[in-house]
Amino acid sequence: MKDIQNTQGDYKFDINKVGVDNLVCPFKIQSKIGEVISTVGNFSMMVNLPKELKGINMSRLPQLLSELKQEELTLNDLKQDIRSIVERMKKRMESKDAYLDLDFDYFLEKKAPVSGFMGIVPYHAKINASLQGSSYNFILTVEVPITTLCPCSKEISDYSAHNQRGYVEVSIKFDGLFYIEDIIEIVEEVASCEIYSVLKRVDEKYVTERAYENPRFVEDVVRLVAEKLDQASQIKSFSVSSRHQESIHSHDAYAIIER
Ligand SMILES: Nc1nc2c(ncn2[C@@H]2O[C@H](COP(=O)(O)OP(=O)(O)OP(=O)(O)O)[C@@H](O)[C@H]2O)c(=O)[nH]1
Repeated sequence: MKDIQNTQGDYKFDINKVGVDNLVCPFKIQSKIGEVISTVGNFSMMVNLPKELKGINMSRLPQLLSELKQEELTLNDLKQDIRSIVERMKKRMESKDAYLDLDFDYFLEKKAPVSGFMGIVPYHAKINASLQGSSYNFILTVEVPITTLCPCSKEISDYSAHNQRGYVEVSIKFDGLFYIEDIIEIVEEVASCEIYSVLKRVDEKYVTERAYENPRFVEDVVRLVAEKLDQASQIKSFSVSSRHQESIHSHDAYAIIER
Protein backbone atom coordinates (compact mmCIF):
# COMPACT_ATOMS: atom_id res chain seq x y z
CA MET A 1 0.00 0.00 0.00
CA LYS A 2 1.18 3.45 -0.81
CA ASP A 3 2.44 5.37 2.26
CA ILE A 4 1.02 8.83 1.46
CA GLN A 5 2.03 10.43 4.76
CA ASN A 6 5.67 9.49 4.17
CA THR A 7 5.89 11.19 0.77
CA GLN A 8 8.46 13.96 0.34
CA GLY A 9 7.42 17.40 -0.83
CA ASP A 10 8.33 21.03 -0.69
CA TYR A 11 5.69 22.40 1.63
CA LYS A 12 5.79 25.99 2.77
CA PHE A 13 5.68 25.44 6.55
CA ASP A 14 7.21 23.24 9.20
CA ILE A 15 4.52 22.07 11.61
CA ASN A 16 5.22 22.74 15.29
CA LYS A 17 2.91 20.08 16.69
CA VAL A 18 0.92 17.36 14.96
CA GLY A 19 -0.45 14.19 16.47
CA VAL A 20 -3.40 12.80 18.38
CA ASP A 21 -5.48 14.60 20.95
CA ASN A 22 -8.21 13.47 23.36
CA LEU A 23 -6.91 9.93 23.61
CA VAL A 24 -8.49 8.36 26.69
CA CYS A 25 -6.57 5.56 28.39
CA PRO A 26 -6.38 4.09 31.92
CA PHE A 27 -3.13 4.19 33.82
CA LYS A 28 -1.81 4.01 37.38
CA ILE A 29 0.15 6.40 39.50
CA GLN A 30 2.02 5.76 42.73
CA SER A 31 1.12 8.10 45.58
CA LYS A 32 3.63 9.73 47.93
CA ILE A 33 3.05 6.98 50.49
CA GLY A 34 3.47 4.25 47.87
CA GLU A 35 -0.17 3.33 47.18
CA VAL A 36 -1.11 2.64 43.57
CA ILE A 37 -3.96 4.90 42.38
CA SER A 38 -5.93 3.92 39.27
CA THR A 39 -7.20 6.64 37.03
CA VAL A 40 -8.11 7.49 33.44
CA GLY A 41 -5.94 9.92 31.49
CA ASN A 42 -6.78 12.15 28.59
CA PHE A 43 -3.60 12.10 26.49
CA SER A 44 -2.40 14.49 23.82
CA MET A 45 0.64 13.15 21.91
CA MET A 46 2.30 15.41 19.37
CA VAL A 47 5.54 15.71 17.40
CA ASN A 48 7.03 18.28 15.05
CA LEU A 49 7.01 17.76 11.28
CA PRO A 50 9.55 19.34 8.91
CA LYS A 51 8.32 20.99 5.74
CA GLU A 52 9.85 18.30 3.49
CA LEU A 53 7.38 15.68 4.74
CA LYS A 54 3.66 15.42 3.97
CA GLY A 55 2.55 13.75 7.18
CA ILE A 56 3.46 11.83 10.32
CA ASN A 57 2.88 8.13 10.93
CA MET A 58 -0.03 9.00 13.15
CA SER A 59 -1.07 5.48 14.14
CA ARG A 60 2.23 4.94 15.93
CA LEU A 61 1.18 7.31 18.73
CA PRO A 62 -1.96 5.45 19.92
CA GLN A 63 0.00 2.24 19.27
CA LEU A 64 2.64 3.38 21.76
CA LEU A 65 -0.02 4.27 24.33
CA SER A 66 -1.58 0.87 23.89
CA GLU A 67 1.82 -0.74 24.52
CA LEU A 68 2.25 1.34 27.67
CA LYS A 69 -1.14 0.09 28.86
CA GLN A 70 -0.07 -3.51 28.22
CA GLU A 71 3.10 -2.82 30.19
CA GLU A 72 0.80 -1.73 33.08
CA LEU A 73 1.94 1.86 32.95
CA THR A 74 2.47 3.06 36.54
CA LEU A 75 4.00 6.46 37.09
CA ASN A 76 6.28 6.59 40.13
CA ASP A 77 8.73 9.40 39.63
CA LEU A 78 6.42 11.62 37.56
CA LYS A 79 9.07 13.76 35.92
CA GLN A 80 11.45 10.94 34.95
CA ASP A 81 8.78 8.37 33.99
CA ILE A 82 7.10 10.87 31.69
CA ARG A 83 10.49 11.71 30.21
CA SER A 84 11.02 8.11 29.17
CA ILE A 85 7.59 8.06 27.49
CA VAL A 86 8.38 11.25 25.57
CA GLU A 87 11.75 9.75 24.56
CA ARG A 88 9.93 6.70 23.23
CA MET A 89 7.55 8.96 21.27
CA LYS A 90 10.49 10.77 19.67
CA LYS A 91 12.22 7.53 18.78
CA ARG A 92 9.09 5.85 17.41
CA MET A 93 8.14 8.90 15.36
CA GLU A 94 11.71 9.66 14.28
CA SER A 95 11.03 13.29 15.17
CA LYS A 96 13.19 16.04 16.62
CA ASP A 97 10.59 17.14 19.16
CA ALA A 98 7.83 15.38 21.08
CA TYR A 99 5.07 16.72 23.32
CA LEU A 100 2.93 14.88 25.84
CA ASP A 101 0.02 16.49 27.67
CA LEU A 102 -1.95 14.48 30.16
CA ASP A 103 -5.07 15.33 32.21
CA PHE A 104 -6.35 13.07 34.95
CA ASP A 105 -8.08 12.88 38.32
CA TYR A 106 -5.91 11.96 41.27
CA PHE A 107 -7.95 10.23 43.97
CA LEU A 108 -6.93 10.56 47.60
CA GLU A 109 -8.55 9.04 50.65
CA LYS A 110 -9.27 11.68 53.23
CA LYS A 111 -10.56 11.38 56.78
CA ALA A 112 -13.36 13.64 58.04
CA PRO A 113 -11.72 16.07 60.52
CA VAL A 114 -13.53 14.96 63.70
CA SER A 115 -15.46 11.72 63.09
CA GLY A 116 -12.61 10.24 61.06
CA PHE A 117 -14.91 8.70 58.44
CA MET A 118 -13.03 8.04 55.21
CA GLY A 119 -14.01 9.57 51.86
CA ILE A 120 -12.44 9.82 48.42
CA VAL A 121 -11.55 13.27 47.09
CA PRO A 122 -10.58 13.72 43.42
CA TYR A 123 -8.00 16.37 42.55
CA HIS A 124 -7.64 17.35 38.92
CA ALA A 125 -4.02 17.22 37.69
CA LYS A 126 -2.25 18.01 34.42
CA ILE A 127 1.15 17.25 33.03
CA ASN A 128 2.70 19.16 30.14
CA ALA A 129 5.96 17.63 28.98
CA SER A 130 8.12 18.21 25.95
CA LEU A 131 11.45 17.09 24.61
CA GLN A 132 12.73 19.59 22.04
CA GLY A 133 15.96 18.14 20.77
CA SER A 134 17.56 17.16 24.08
CA SER A 135 15.90 19.90 26.11
CA TYR A 136 13.32 18.42 28.47
CA ASN A 137 10.56 20.57 29.92
CA PHE A 138 8.09 19.32 32.51
CA ILE A 139 5.22 21.19 34.17
CA LEU A 140 2.99 19.69 36.83
CA THR A 141 -0.36 21.37 37.50
CA VAL A 142 -2.77 20.51 40.29
CA GLU A 143 -6.17 22.03 40.99
CA VAL A 144 -7.16 22.05 44.65
CA PRO A 145 -10.73 22.93 45.65
CA ILE A 146 -11.05 24.84 48.93
CA THR A 147 -13.54 26.76 51.07
CA THR A 148 -12.94 30.46 51.57
CA LEU A 149 -14.79 32.84 53.84
CA CYS A 150 -14.84 36.56 53.12
CA PRO A 151 -12.88 38.66 55.69
CA CYS A 152 -14.85 41.79 54.81
CA SER A 153 -18.22 40.12 55.24
CA LYS A 154 -17.13 38.72 58.61
CA GLU A 155 -15.97 42.14 59.78
CA ILE A 156 -19.04 44.15 58.79
CA SER A 157 -21.82 41.67 59.57
CA ASP A 158 -23.47 41.23 62.96
CA TYR A 159 -23.49 37.49 62.36
CA SER A 160 -22.42 34.98 59.67
CA ALA A 161 -20.18 35.69 56.66
CA HIS A 162 -20.55 34.69 53.05
CA ASN A 163 -18.24 31.99 51.74
CA GLN A 164 -17.38 30.34 48.46
CA ARG A 165 -15.73 27.37 46.84
CA GLY A 166 -12.33 28.31 45.47
CA TYR A 167 -10.31 26.42 42.87
CA VAL A 168 -6.60 26.96 43.37
CA GLU A 169 -4.49 25.97 40.37
CA VAL A 170 -0.78 25.54 40.99
CA SER A 171 1.70 24.87 38.17
CA ILE A 172 5.34 24.15 38.95
CA LYS A 173 8.62 23.40 37.24
CA PHE A 174 10.90 21.57 39.63
CA ASP A 175 14.09 19.55 40.02
CA GLY A 176 14.19 16.19 41.74
CA LEU A 177 11.02 15.02 43.42
CA PHE A 178 7.88 16.99 44.18
CA TYR A 179 4.59 15.21 44.74
CA ILE A 180 0.99 16.05 43.89
CA GLU A 181 0.32 15.62 47.63
CA ASP A 182 2.90 18.33 48.42
CA ILE A 183 0.99 20.85 46.32
CA ILE A 184 -2.35 19.82 47.83
CA GLU A 185 -0.94 20.18 51.35
CA ILE A 186 0.43 23.67 50.66
CA VAL A 187 -2.91 24.89 49.33
CA GLU A 188 -5.12 23.25 51.96
CA GLU A 189 -3.00 24.68 54.78
CA VAL A 190 -3.73 28.25 53.72
CA ALA A 191 -7.41 27.85 52.79
CA SER A 192 -10.17 29.05 55.11
CA CYS A 193 -10.94 25.33 55.26
CA GLU A 194 -10.23 22.18 53.24
CA ILE A 195 -13.04 20.36 51.51
CA TYR A 196 -14.05 16.76 52.28
CA SER A 197 -16.37 14.26 50.67
CA VAL A 198 -17.74 12.75 53.90
CA LEU A 199 -18.77 15.04 56.76
CA LYS A 200 -20.93 14.07 59.74
CA ARG A 201 -22.56 16.73 61.97
CA VAL A 202 -19.52 17.01 64.26
CA ASP A 203 -17.35 17.57 61.17
CA GLU A 204 -19.75 20.11 59.72
CA LYS A 205 -19.53 22.16 62.94
CA TYR A 206 -15.73 21.94 62.71
CA VAL A 207 -15.44 23.09 59.06
CA THR A 208 -17.96 25.91 59.59
CA GLU A 209 -16.07 27.29 62.58
CA ARG A 210 -12.65 26.72 61.06
CA ALA A 211 -13.57 28.74 57.96
CA TYR A 212 -14.93 31.51 60.20
CA GLU A 213 -11.65 31.62 62.11
CA ASN A 214 -9.55 31.79 58.89
CA PRO A 215 -11.17 34.32 56.55
CA ARG A 216 -9.39 34.72 53.17
CA PHE A 217 -9.69 36.99 50.16
CA VAL A 218 -8.65 35.56 46.81
CA GLU A 219 -5.53 37.77 47.12
CA ASP A 220 -4.65 36.19 50.49
CA VAL A 221 -4.89 32.70 49.03
CA VAL A 222 -2.55 33.25 46.06
CA ARG A 223 -0.05 35.21 48.18
CA LEU A 224 0.09 32.61 50.95
CA VAL A 225 0.46 29.73 48.47
CA ALA A 226 3.14 31.65 46.53
CA GLU A 227 5.09 32.21 49.74
CA LYS A 228 5.19 28.47 50.45
CA LEU A 229 6.06 27.54 46.86
CA ASP A 230 8.84 30.11 46.94
CA GLN A 231 10.33 28.42 50.02
CA ALA A 232 10.49 24.96 48.37
CA SER A 233 14.06 24.58 47.07
CA GLN A 234 13.08 22.03 44.37
CA ILE A 235 10.69 24.50 42.68
CA LYS A 236 12.32 26.51 39.90
CA SER A 237 9.27 28.46 38.76
CA PHE A 238 5.56 28.47 39.50
CA SER A 239 2.20 30.03 38.89
CA VAL A 240 -0.66 30.02 41.35
CA SER A 241 -4.17 31.18 40.53
CA SER A 242 -7.36 31.04 42.51
CA ARG A 243 -10.91 31.27 41.22
CA HIS A 244 -13.58 31.79 43.86
CA GLN A 245 -17.17 31.06 42.91
CA GLU A 246 -18.84 33.86 44.79
CA SER A 247 -22.02 32.92 46.64
CA ILE A 248 -23.28 36.53 46.65
CA HIS A 249 -22.38 37.35 43.02
CA SER A 250 -22.96 35.73 39.67
CA HIS A 251 -19.28 36.23 38.81
CA ASP A 252 -16.05 34.74 40.20
CA ALA A 253 -13.21 36.46 42.06
CA TYR A 254 -9.83 35.63 40.47
CA ALA A 255 -6.13 36.25 41.15
CA ILE A 256 -2.86 34.89 39.74
CA ILE A 257 0.84 35.13 40.65
CA GLU A 258 3.48 33.94 38.20
CA ARG A 259 7.16 33.52 39.11
N1 LIG B 1 -0.57 11.74 8.98
C1 LIG B 1 -1.91 11.60 9.08
N2 LIG B 1 -2.45 10.36 9.02
C2 LIG B 1 -3.81 10.26 9.16
C3 LIG B 1 -4.62 11.41 9.36
N3 LIG B 1 -5.90 10.99 9.47
C4 LIG B 1 -5.89 9.67 9.35
N4 LIG B 1 -4.63 9.21 9.14
C5 LIG B 1 -4.30 7.82 8.87
O1 LIG B 1 -3.47 7.13 9.79
C6 LIG B 1 -3.17 5.91 9.16
C7 LIG B 1 -1.97 5.27 9.75
O2 LIG B 1 -0.79 5.90 9.37
P1 LIG B 1 0.65 5.27 9.67
O3 LIG B 1 0.97 5.45 11.11
O4 LIG B 1 1.63 5.85 8.72
O5 LIG B 1 0.34 3.75 9.38
P2 LIG B 1 1.30 2.65 8.79
O6 LIG B 1 2.05 3.21 7.62
O7 LIG B 1 0.46 1.45 8.57
O8 LIG B 1 2.23 2.42 10.03
P3 LIG B 1 3.82 2.24 10.10
O9 LIG B 1 4.11 0.91 9.55
O10 LIG B 1 4.10 2.37 11.55
O11 LIG B 1 4.45 3.35 9.31
C8 LIG B 1 -3.03 6.20 7.68
O12 LIG B 1 -3.89 5.35 6.96
C9 LIG B 1 -3.52 7.65 7.57
O13 LIG B 1 -4.36 7.86 6.49
C10 LIG B 1 -4.02 12.69 9.36
O14 LIG B 1 -4.66 13.75 9.51
N5 LIG B 1 -2.67 12.74 9.22
